[in-house]
Amino acid sequence: MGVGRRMKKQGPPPPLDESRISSLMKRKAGDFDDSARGKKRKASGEIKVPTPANPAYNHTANSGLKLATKGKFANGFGKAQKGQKGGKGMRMADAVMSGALQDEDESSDDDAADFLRGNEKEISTDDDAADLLGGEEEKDAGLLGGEEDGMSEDGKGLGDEFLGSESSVYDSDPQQEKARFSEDEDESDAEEKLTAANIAGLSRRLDERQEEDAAEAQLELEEAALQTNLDGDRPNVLDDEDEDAGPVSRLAPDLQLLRSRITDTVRVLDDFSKLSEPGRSRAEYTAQLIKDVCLYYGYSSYLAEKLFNLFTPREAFAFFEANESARPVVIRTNTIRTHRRELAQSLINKGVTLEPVGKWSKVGLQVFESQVPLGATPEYLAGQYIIMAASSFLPVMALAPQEHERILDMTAAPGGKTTYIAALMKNTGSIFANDSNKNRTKALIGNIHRLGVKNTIVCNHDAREFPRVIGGFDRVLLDAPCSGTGVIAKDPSIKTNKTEKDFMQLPHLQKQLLLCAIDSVDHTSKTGGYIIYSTCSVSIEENEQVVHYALKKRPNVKLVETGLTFGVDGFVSYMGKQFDPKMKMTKRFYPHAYNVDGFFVSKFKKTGPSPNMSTKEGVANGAKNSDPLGMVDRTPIATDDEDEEQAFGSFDDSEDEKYMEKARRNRLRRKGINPKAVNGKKKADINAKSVEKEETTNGTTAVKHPSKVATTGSKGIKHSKAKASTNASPRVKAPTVRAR
Ligand SMILES: C[S@@+](CC[C@H](N)C(=O)[O-])C[C@H]1O[C@@H](n2cnc3c(N)ncnc32)[C@H](O)[C@@H]1O
Repeated sequence: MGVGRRMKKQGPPPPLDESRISSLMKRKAGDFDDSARGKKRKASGEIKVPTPANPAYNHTANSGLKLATKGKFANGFGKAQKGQKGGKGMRMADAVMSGALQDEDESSDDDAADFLRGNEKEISTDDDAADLLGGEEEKDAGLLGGEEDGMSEDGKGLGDEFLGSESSVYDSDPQQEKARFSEDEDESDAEEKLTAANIAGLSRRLDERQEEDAAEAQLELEEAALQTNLDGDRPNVLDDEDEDAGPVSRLAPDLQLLRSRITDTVRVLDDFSKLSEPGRSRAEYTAQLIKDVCLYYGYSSYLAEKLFNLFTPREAFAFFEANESARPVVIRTNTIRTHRRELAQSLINKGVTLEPVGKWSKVGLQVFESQVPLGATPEYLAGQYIIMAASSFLPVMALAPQEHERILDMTAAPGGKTTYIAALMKNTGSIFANDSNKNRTKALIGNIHRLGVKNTIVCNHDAREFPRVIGGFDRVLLDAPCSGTGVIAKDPSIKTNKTEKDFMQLPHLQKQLLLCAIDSVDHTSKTGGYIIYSTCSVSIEENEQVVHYALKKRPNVKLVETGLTFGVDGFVSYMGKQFDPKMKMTKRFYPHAYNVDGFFVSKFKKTGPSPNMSTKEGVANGAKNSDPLGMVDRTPIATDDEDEEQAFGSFDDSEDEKYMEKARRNRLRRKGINPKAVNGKKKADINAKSVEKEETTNGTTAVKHPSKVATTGSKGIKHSKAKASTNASPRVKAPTVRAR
């Protein structure tokens, strides 16, 4: 691809281009396990019937349906409309086989052929995508860890399955395809030779068949119109109360009907006064729609409703749809090792089709097609790039690290963002890359080495121990553990496994982490004083509500512009709850809007010192570092507005304490420590500390415990783990102090 083409594509931030990647990546979420079977199905002509118990198969049906709504082939029977063959009997298996031949026979540019080709591509995508991304071993070693953002709170990598499956299961031998298609053909037709004697008879037969096909197509169109209410009447989408009818009442839901009811309900909600049935409320339609969404896409009703409430019905539908297809494959050029132009050129030489992701990034390349696995090229092994979701660039771009600064990446593994920060700092200054999951720090270390990062120290603490571990940073990135509702396309299990409890526990952890992030920043930093809080979730509880909480608890920070050139503004109000008016400076990214993973990015500037650490260790490591002049922090700390929090209904301090305590006990058990013994010790410590406290006014006490993990960067720096970590509550208690 020439430069000219690349220049043309650049402009205002467009959504990442999926059109050319469809043959590689476009496939239904939930098909992961089914990908190889998809290929086998193709080979054998077998077709799986969708059942509610097996939603994976539903997606195959969805594919056809999705195309159907695009206009040309209502209900997926386009070929019949074209009067060629098929009719209602035209099924996926036929489509696949026919599609295979059409691919071979480039001469046809007929719409039906496009449709069929499209279907075949959808079926083949997983394998292709796996090929594109590379081998299993590296996946295990975490070397493909650029897919970091599908990281949910339990430390489970969401990117793993995205990075490949049994890529060699299907050999798409075109000869076989042709042979198989021949079996499908009418043999008598194929064998009968055209002669002067039989030409009239053959031509008559052909005419008759065309008439039959046309009649069949007409019938189908009529049926389709009935099903989709295309005539513009008020759609009858609500179940009659006493009637056990509708797509959902059957054992196996009729996906086609279900989908048309979803689109109809969206249409009604869009223009309620005109299209709703008399006497029916908006709430009834909404309830019906959410019910249908759960059934069709496989969400729990809890999550479907939560996500639905973020958008207008039409946008919600687009969001749910976008979650059914994978985002484009993107790589980030590692500018420590190479330049984007050089990297692009060498990959193009290896048969990779790529383009810059857009004007908004100078280092991203979107990969459309590749003859080689991207996780195993010499360029990859030489650390010239990392496979990384486009949205993962954004928090780092907002952080805007400067050369020679001191930066903390609080939750860093597997290191897509850490290594990007290092590249932007040109390997100068220092980065503390922390993660509480020791296993994941191995992938982090792997990436750091592969990408030639030399300014980073890896540590393994619960990030809530900062700034007691060390503080005084110019900038802090908190890419928080989250529910992953922005990356459902990567991990469809999120549709059902996130519960109300998650949306209470996670925000609690995120709030604690954010306060620690703020307290770890040096507000007097000449170049920085910034904190980035980001998640790959779209829920309000994990984003605006966390930011709102931090603003209340730390009046010494304010929201500032992220500097990102696109994204939707954060919510300033939501369901009656008012947030800080500056919340619009935070940015939301949606799969349906930009074809990137769902993401949230906010940026704070620290304007004054954080509260004094109440522990001796805190003073020694945190307050001392963040306040080089040794000043005692006098920032007034707001108290919890219980009522306000309750009104929003998701943060109950006392209830959270229970979970916190349980988590603390589990953490200790995992470390092989008996929580009861620690509790006993804790009591003794508290007594000892109260004596100590009276003795110590200016904490200079040395830290007693050695670091748990201290992988050194170029400078071989070792850091200590504060004793307080196991003994004290991880929560940074913020005492109310008065302004000076
Ligand atoms: C979204 S992922 C981070 C991805 C990473 N920033 C990247 O770009 O590669 C969240 C990470 O937080 C870590 N984590 C979860 N709870 C933590 C805690 N209390 N302290 C430190 N790290 C934590 C998880 O192990 C996980 O690696």
